[in-house]
Amino acid sequence: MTTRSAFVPHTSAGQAAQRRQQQLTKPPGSLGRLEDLAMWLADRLGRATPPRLKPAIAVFAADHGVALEGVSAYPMAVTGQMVANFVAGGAAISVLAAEHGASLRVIDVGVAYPVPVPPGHGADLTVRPVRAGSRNLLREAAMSAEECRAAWQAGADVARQLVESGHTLLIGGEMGIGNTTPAAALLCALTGLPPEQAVGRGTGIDDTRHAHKTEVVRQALARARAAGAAVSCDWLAEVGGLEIAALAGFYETAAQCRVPVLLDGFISTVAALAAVHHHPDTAHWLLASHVSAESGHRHALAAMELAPLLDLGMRLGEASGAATALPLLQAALALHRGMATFAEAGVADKDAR
Ligand SMILES: O=C(O)c1ccc[n+]([C@@H]2O[C@H](COP(=O)([O-])O)[C@@H](O)[C@H]2O)c1
Ligand SMILES: Cc1cc2nc[nH]c2cc1C
Repeated sequence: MTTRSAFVPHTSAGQAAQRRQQQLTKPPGSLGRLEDLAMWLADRLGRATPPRLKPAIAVFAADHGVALEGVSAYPMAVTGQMVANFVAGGAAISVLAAEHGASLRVIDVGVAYPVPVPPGHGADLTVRPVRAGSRNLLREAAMSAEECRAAWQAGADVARQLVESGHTLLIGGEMGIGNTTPAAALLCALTGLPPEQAVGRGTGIDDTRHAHKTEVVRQALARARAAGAAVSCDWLAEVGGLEIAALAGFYETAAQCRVPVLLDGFISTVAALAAVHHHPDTAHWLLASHVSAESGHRHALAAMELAPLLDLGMRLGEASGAATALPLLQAALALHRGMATFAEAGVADKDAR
């Protein structure tokens, strides 16, 4: 099967990158999506042959009142415990960030049971809680409009700081027991998808819990609709979560700073969809790393016409899918930068006689 390029240049750097790809010593299209990736990155970075990416990962953590409805396989206390694990270096994202040369920052925007972290540990922890977990979205708005704005701003500030410190690719991740429930509800609200298609198994719930979770999402949507939710920001406050709002602000600001973003899994992608609803140009800066095993993820990606690079059955979150795909981006750029052209290598091009 041949891979047809879907790349459309928006800048002169993108056009130059497209010309260079045609001159490299390979049959056109033979590096498949790696070619499109290199051209896309060159276009967004404004450089015909961009240098190695300087990636930053920011993982936003918060708890969810709705976790008390029995929608997750794990207790709420795990959110704070995992934040400590991120910082101590023992989590999947700690390992992947170190392995692939990405900086790692963890931001507590609303962990209900924080675990003290001894100073001098690995990853950088910022404690900026808006409140100790969102409210139970089944019964009331998860956040007030003011709390939602504060969480959004926390994410926006982190993105700006990471851009100002010279990072050229931003990756957002999340940690929050119960957060596939608000993500599913928000996806339904923003796309009209029925709850049965948006609700998945999260951390690994059984059939009974899955049916209950679907009903929780259905009732939460009805409650928020009756409360007058209309535009995307209303829905985010009604059925979203603190780390989801922070991620939306993070993505919107990355785009405003003209820095590309590599998306992670289901919850992160729904947060990106909220950012796109708020500011449609954000979509122009997003790349999809993988499609998660969480069933709603492919619908969230489709809503933004994003095609994932990987399909590995991952469903961990915490930016792990994006960190796994990161070497593909570095490989695409290394090939684009380092390969010889037909003229340089003295190799006969197609149709040369
Ligand atoms: O990224 C994903 O696609 C993904 C899919 C399922 C679960 N998760 C992670 O698992 C937690 C949410 O799952 P749950 O069952 O507690 O709603 C949260 O910490 C997420 O990072 C993440
Ligand atoms: C252990 C654990 C690690 C996680 N990382 C992201 N979400 C998670 C959920 C659980 C339960």
